Amino acid sequence: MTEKLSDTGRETVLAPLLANGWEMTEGRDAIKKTFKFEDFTEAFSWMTRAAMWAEKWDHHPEWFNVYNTVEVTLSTHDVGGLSSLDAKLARKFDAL
Ligand SMILES: C[C@H](O)[C@H](O)[C@H]1CNC2=NC(N)=NC(=O)C2=N1
Repeated sequence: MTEKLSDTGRETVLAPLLANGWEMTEGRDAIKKTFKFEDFTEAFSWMTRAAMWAEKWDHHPEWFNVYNTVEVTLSTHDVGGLSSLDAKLARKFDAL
């Protein structure tokens, strides 16, 4: 069962992500990051790989793409805020 991240969970799990370009979203319990690529093909290829992981883990990003830029927001809709699944997906997105 997915749960909202606790205060200690936030410190341990979110800190490395916040040090790696992720930011807290204003007015909402979510994290966001803008990924930049060489061109649209690179951006969309990354999105395709990211989508496969999202589907595999049944945890999906909110994202917006224009040309070589992908703005990603992660939050767990089922719990109305951040859970460990968001951190897991964020780490995967950074690694892809
Ligand atoms: C029914 C299905 O498992 C749920 O709706 C999943 C799908 N993907 C999801 N993605 C995200 N980001 N949050 C969720 O709560 C969520 N729930």
